[in-house]
Amino acid sequence: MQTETVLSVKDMTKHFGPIKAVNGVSFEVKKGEILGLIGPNGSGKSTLFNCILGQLAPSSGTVQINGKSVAGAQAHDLNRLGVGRTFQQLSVFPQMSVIENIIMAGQEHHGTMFTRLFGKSDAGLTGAAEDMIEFFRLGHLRDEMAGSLSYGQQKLLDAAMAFMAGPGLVLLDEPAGGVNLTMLQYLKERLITYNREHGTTFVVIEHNMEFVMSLCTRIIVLAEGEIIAEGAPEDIRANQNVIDAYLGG
Ligand SMILES: Nc1ncnc2c1ncn2[C@@H]1O[C@H](COP(=O)(O)OP(=O)(O)OP(=O)(O)O)[C@@H](O)[C@H]1O
Repeated sequence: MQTETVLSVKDMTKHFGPIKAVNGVSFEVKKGEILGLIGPNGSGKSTLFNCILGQLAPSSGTVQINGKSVAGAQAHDLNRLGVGRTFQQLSVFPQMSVIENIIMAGQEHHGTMFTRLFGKSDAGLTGAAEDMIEFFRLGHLRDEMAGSLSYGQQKLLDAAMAFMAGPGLVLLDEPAGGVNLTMLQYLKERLITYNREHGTTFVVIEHNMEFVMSLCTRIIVLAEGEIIAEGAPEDIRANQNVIDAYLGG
């Protein structure tokens, strides 16, 4: 039986004037994979993410999610298709409690004008939010203001919020950035558990090599907007092109 393709990117190109930020990138991600997207600074990772997620219009190329073209789709359209994302910069609301942040994220994903006007004020999401809090073991912080949490705890909250879409696909932009070692282990363990329990597909941009190598099932390496290597973490570690790209970067 063939494994379903969740994300398919074909010939993606994004030029900023003379800068070829992404230059003819094609790849597929199968259901349940944890794909790492790595590369030196300025290699095009964020630009590629933003083209996939409809935050930047590509110069050319196509993106399909679950076999459907998402050309011209905006972030909220992708949410409705079950695509979640986290940002390099945290996107929690500091003046709202942990549970309120998670409910709010769920409303963004599931809410319609009708349910917002006439449905329950929590859109029936409190139960799911409690489950998500439990999963990320944030229960003791449930009613704390998000702004009072440690940076690592806010990163966990950010992930919990992205998962409220019940997404089939989550794009994580530097989830390990600025997170201490203990919290990092914990975050990785939770992501792997979520992946195994729900079959969720992840695409992860990450600079922390240890984290990405132990989290991902496959890695794609970008340099100067092009894919220079693709394979299992142990092969990527030993790949001379990759070593050269990092040393030269
Ligand atoms: N809005 C923009 N206008 C002009 N050039 C841009 C723009 N965004 C990105 N670039 C350029 O495109 C190239 C790729 O940048 P991008 O941010 O995608 O790389 P990255 O791999 O995500 O880098 P980092 O790891 O530092 O986040 C760089 O040369 C960058 O300067």
